[in-house]
Amino acid sequence: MAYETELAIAQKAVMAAAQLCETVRRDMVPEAMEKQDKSPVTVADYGSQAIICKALSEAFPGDPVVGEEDAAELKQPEMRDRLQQVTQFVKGVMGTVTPEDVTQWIDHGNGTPAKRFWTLDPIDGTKGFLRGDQYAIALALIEDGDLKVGILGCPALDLGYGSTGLLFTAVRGEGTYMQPIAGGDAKQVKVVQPGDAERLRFVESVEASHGNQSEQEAVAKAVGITQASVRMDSQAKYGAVAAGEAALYLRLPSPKYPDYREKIWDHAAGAIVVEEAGGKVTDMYGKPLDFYSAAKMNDNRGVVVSNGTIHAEVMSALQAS
Ligand SMILES: Nc1ncnc2c1ncn2[C@@H]1O[C@H](COP(=O)(O)OS(=O)(=O)O)[C@@H](OP(=O)(O)O)[C@H]1O
Ligand SMILES: [Mg+2]
Ligand SMILES: [Mg+2]
Ligand SMILES: [Mg+2]
Repeated sequence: MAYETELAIAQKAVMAAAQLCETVRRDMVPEAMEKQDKSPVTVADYGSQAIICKALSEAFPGDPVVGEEDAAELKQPEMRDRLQQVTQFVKGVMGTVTPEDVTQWIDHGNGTPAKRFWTLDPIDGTKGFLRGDQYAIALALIEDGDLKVGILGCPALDLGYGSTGLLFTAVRGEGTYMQPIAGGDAKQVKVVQPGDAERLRFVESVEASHGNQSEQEAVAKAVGITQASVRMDSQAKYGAVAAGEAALYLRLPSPKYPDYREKIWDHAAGAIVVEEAGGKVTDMYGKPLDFYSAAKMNDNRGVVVSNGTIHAEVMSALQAS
């Protein structure tokens, strides 16, 4: 098996981060702090990034990590109490740590793309996390311009498998596996097979401003999907497609933010999880997503994730609209 060590270390780190996130949701009503771009961040986003970056920096000191968060704001004197809070939660999972350790680990995620690097979203779907809905912890390894390993932890996802909290893992060429996030047997998953009318569903974001819901509905209809969309926060949507619970995930550019560019950490782990389950991931023009040039996918617009068999049809519907 390829990337055995990478997968083992990354999976353990994501599981530990998931434990921290669920502890935060259980022990307090997480408050949103506002970042400079006005988007929310919580103590759990910071704690999750600290735990995962620590593990990666120790196991693979030469690998940069391109993470969503950095500790600049947390290091401000007026944020002392917040930093103390983050440190307490990290301690709860890992034992003795100092606030300086925590900010240093978080800032390990300030790397830039290289020949080999990781990309991390410590909490994807922070708004979902705050609402008590879906969120994901998303980590992927990119090497020589391609996704090689993806770990997608979805602590609140169920999909009717009997245990809440699912972990998806994928290694290039070796399939996608799903297991309870608390630990347990992994089983291989596959995307929706042609003819499975019941699972011919589509998923999209909860936040209307992260996509174009009316256009997404029109495209889904055009390819024969008659059921209403299932709205779900975070890359848990990729998990739903990989596990064959939905055939399509549409994320078309929001008319409100025409200049928005998708970030690699919002899609990398999900993309390899879906591809290795037999699905296809491109932008709205059918171009492969560029996970290796920069943190922002400057040359891609929108994201289309499918079971593969309906992808060409979706592209035609998009062209026509
Ligand atoms: N305008 C716009 N268009 C597209 N995407 C955007 C936009 N603004 C923000 N974001 C990113 O959306 C990430 C969350 O996406 P979701 O699919 O989980 O959305 S939702 O939570 O269901 O609403 C969210 O990731 P997190 O910050 O990790 O939560 C953002 O990176
Ligand atoms: Mg965010
Ligand atoms: Mg995100
Ligand atoms: Mg995030």
